[in-house]
Amino acid sequence: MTVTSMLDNVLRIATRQSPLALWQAHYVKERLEANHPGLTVELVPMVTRGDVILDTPLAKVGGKGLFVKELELALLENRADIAVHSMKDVPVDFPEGLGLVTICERDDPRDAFVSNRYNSLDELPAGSIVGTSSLRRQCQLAAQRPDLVIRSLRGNVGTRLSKLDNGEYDAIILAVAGLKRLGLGERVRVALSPETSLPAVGQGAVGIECRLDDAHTRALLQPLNHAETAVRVKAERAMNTRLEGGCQVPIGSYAEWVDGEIWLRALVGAPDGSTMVRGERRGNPADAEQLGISLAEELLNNGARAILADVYNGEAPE
Ligand SMILES: NCc1[nH]cc(CCC(=O)O)c1CC(=O)O
Repeated sequence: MTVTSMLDNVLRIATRQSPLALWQAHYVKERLEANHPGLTVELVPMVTRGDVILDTPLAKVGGKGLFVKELELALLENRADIAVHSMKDVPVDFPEGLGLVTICERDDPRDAFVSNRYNSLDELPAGSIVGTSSLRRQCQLAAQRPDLVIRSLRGNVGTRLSKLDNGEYDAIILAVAGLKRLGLGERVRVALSPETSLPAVGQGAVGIECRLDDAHTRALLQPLNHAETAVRVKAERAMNTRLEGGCQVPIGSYAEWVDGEIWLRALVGAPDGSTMVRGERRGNPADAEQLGISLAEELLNNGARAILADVYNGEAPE
């Protein structure tokens, strides 16, 4: 076998080293190897800036793509062929030459209520301490339960659970999908409905990024793409992109596929839950992107522009 043909049979995945990132990379590796007998998939573990700055609330750290930049550099420098991401963490823009080419079938998109003492949000007594560092979760919680005390909670899923178990919080909110992937599904006391906690853009879906001119890799990835998930996430991301929403703003954007239609719901709120704008659209899946854009424009006109202006100090989108 020549060197070239050997290299053709190896595909390298750039991945973060958190247990969740490694699970997702292994999942993609297994699916690729199952679809392509003879292909060997290797993991290329790396550290991102987001992994280093773990005690600052994410919204304060700023900078989009904290968890993906180093992975993208590895793709551009041909040290890896693909990067596997939680779609929730993937920024709107890609570096020249890279793109998201595959979105795998979505797992449970909901947020999870996790507690050792209480079975639901409703059971939490006034003054209970709830941990989350997501402004989206904070905003929705505070709007429904202004009597709760919401405290920042960072770190990977295991760290967050141990802070709950230490008694630092009465309850915490995490993604159901992350817990399930780590074999911790039994920690979910209740999965919160989209009415209670509208999920984040792309939550529960795994996406794959690669060099756009790498036709060989793109062909290998093709069978992993899940068309329905891809359309749902496209609508959610179009909404978010039109809002120019970074992680400093509480934004929820969630699309379902109902009776052959896309049903997209979205919200923009103030971090303290004092104001919230909601909207929804139903339409043809072929128009997913347009649905997202027009819903974003409706939200902007209904008060989201003012909320965003507050957060960004006047630099809100038109
Ligand atoms: N922000 C971290 C992150 N990115 C993706 C997931 C969960 C898995 C997913 O949504 O695909 C999590 C953990 C969490 O929010 O609890």
